[in-house]
Amino acid sequence: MAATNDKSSPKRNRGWYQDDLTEVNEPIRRLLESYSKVPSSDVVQHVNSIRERGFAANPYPCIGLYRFTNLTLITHSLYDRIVSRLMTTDDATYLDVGCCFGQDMRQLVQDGVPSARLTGLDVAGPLMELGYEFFLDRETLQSRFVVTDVFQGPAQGAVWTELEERGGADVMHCSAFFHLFTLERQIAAAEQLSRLVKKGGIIVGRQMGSVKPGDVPAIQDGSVSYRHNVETFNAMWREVGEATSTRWEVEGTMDMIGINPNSPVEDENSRRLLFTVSRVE
Ligand SMILES: C[S@@+](CC[C@H](N)C(=O)[O-])C[C@H]1O[C@@H](n2cnc3c(N)ncnc32)[C@H](O)[C@@H]1O
Repeated sequence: MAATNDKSSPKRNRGWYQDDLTEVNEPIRRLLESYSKVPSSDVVQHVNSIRERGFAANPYPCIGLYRFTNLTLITHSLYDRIVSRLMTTDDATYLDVGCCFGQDMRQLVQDGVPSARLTGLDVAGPLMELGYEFFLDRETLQSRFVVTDVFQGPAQGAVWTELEERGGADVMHCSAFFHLFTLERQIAAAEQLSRLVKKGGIIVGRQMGSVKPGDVPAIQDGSVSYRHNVETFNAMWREVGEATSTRWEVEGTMDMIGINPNSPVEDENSRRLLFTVSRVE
């Protein structure tokens, strides 16, 4: 799907480019004001400008519909424990898969986590680059960003194998990622990602779930992606465990927070799936 800068072009989007925001709410407003020092009066314009440039680089619904402004890692029930683990364990590491602008990483830094312990991973380098302009921290942030395709895994050489060092990450964040793909591709991605989490580590995140798990139309014409409920997500990780000689425990909840059944990417079955996948073997 080609993005164009002509706002009136029907090709620009398929319904997931909403009008410019006129308000930016907490907690991203607070993060932009306190971490990035964006003046309060400039926040709306700043967010609209980053959305514009991000959508031109990569026209995902999460960008066009401003979903990136909803910080959700901080709403996870383990958030405080994650912050504490990353702050107090010297060699603790965090890997954000499909990090986009790296917004959740900046929240962790704002909450006291040393930025050098955080790594962002995304196949789209321009989005991670734009993250520096979003958060105005190119000179100060010590986090690493790696341009990597999860599906290619170790075939990409050092850029991937370095992520496996020390047995993988303590905490992996994986939000709005698996739901982009078919179930078969989700399993393939999870098998690759399972190499990047250490024993005792966790994967946390949120994604679009459904009370009727199954395929829904995806953003590429004619393609589908799979939406889970907690049971199917658990079954997926059982299969991943068997294929990779690892073992995972899944906890999850589904709710309606942030769900708009009338939006172009949701329907009456859609739910927000919040999960924790713990590596126990
Ligand atoms: C829907 S966005 C979610 C961004 C962010 N995690 C959030 O919750 O707002 C999905 C992200 O996954 C990235 N992505 C898609 N396919 C990927 C792949 N094969 N390997 C790595 N990243 C990928 C996209 O570039 C995009 O930034």
